[in-house]
Amino acid sequence: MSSLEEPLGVDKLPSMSTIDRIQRFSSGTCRPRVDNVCGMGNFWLEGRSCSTSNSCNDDDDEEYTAETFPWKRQTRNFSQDESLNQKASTKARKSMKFGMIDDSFSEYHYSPKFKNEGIPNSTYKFLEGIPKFVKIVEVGPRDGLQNEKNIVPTAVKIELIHRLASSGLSVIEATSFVSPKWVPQLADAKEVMQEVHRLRGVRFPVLTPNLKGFEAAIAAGAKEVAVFASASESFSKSNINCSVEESLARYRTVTRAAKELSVPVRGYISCVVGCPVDGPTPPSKVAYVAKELYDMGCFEISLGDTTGVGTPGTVVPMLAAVIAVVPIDKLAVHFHDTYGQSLSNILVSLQMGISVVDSSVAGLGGCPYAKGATGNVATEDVVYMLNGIGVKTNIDLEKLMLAGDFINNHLQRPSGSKTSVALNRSTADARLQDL
Ligand SMILES: CC(C)(COP(=O)([O-])OP(=O)([O-])OC[C@H]1O[C@@H](n2cnc3c(N)ncnc32)[C@H](O)[C@@H]1OP(=O)([O-])[O-])[C@@H](O)C(=O)NCCC(=O)NCCSC(=O)C[C@@](C)(O)CC(=O)[O-]
Repeated sequence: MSSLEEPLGVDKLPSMSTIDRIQRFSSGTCRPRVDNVCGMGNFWLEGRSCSTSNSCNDDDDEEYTAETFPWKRQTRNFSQDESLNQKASTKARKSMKFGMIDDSFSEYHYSPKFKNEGIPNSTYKFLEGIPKFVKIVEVGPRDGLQNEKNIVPTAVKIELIHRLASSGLSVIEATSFVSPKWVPQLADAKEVMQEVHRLRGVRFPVLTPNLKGFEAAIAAGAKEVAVFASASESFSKSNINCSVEESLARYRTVTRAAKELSVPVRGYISCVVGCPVDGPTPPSKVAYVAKELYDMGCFEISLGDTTGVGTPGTVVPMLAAVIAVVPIDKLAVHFHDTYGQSLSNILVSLQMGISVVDSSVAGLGGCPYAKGATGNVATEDVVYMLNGIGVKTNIDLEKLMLAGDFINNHLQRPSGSKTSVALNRSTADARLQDL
């Protein structure tokens, strides 16, 4: 078993004030109520009264009985005014269903939009630094599919991209212009790009590992590209067959060519907290590569936990090191969910000020050159969480789930999104009740 098959330990971390902040938030003394009053994962703020010392006062639970929650009352008390209550109930249930906050939630639910007078001030510190809008970069058609053994027909890829676009996603990574010998699944990059690049209102970046890939991408209609470096020497070698320095030299050629055509270039860094071969990645190495990519002209640097080994304990110091050299609004996070840590890693990233998150519909994905790495965090789960904390994404979760169902049906496998599984189940249950 390689060292990276275990999550990296907090004991290996430098001490930083940001880490102290996160540790205070996550010390574990605040447990959710056992009775999930809201029923849709929203109970964690409503049910607790946490003091600044981060201890939870169980006596305060009485303040928040089921009757305190207006949407719960509405669903039960049909005798008062049946049609009014039914309408309110439907609205609240729909909001709950998608994790969203509406007026009926405002009293007891954190939102940057509301005054939240019902919530003790101390509660704000958990969420107040979080951006009001998060841009989601959907990587399903590229990162999600690149590792699929059976070749997905080009028409299915194109249909998936159309469905994702119709859910409101504004950036969809469409494919890669890499060697078909290395990634056979994406050998149809040209055909995919030629079909989708004309869709309005959506950006379709594509991966380009060298000038050859860049030229092919532009010829196929790409208007935005991404280069992908690594913070680990071994991963660089196995993924793109060159050292980190050689890759940076290649990418300077690509960014120069892109600049001449005014084509924006995104930069990826893989293995930002650990590598299957090299072990834990020093944050200073990630910061170095990030600065190089930024200095050569990348407009955004996406920090990839390729094997999903990161926890907030390793993600925070890595981000702290990168933020010291690249402006925070130029950074994105890219988590794989191998250890189920993605949402907590995203949350701490948002708390640190990151406002761009990569994710993959239905949690598709895995890197062909990172053995054991599973899919990206599911876009549905990210949107559900962001809805729940009042962060805008402009994404319609219902349509997004339909796009996920579409590709899962094709791949003949259940969704990797917990949100999608839960909501599909609750919809099926509701249909049964209506019969
Ligand atoms: C970089 C190379 C090309 C080097 O591959 P190489 O074998 O060292 O390249 P080469 O220059 O020696 O060329 C070998 C052959 O590939 C061809 N070739 C050369 N370049 C291209 C190109 N652009 N498009 C199409 N063909 C190309 C070239 O023409 C030649 O063809 P031949 O003469 O043998 O017929 C190869 O290693 C490669 O394609 N690697 C891509 C690997 C990949 O896509 N990995 C997954 C993406 S990274 C990732 O998933 C991580 C990320 C971004 O998601 C973040 C995270 O999750 O952490």
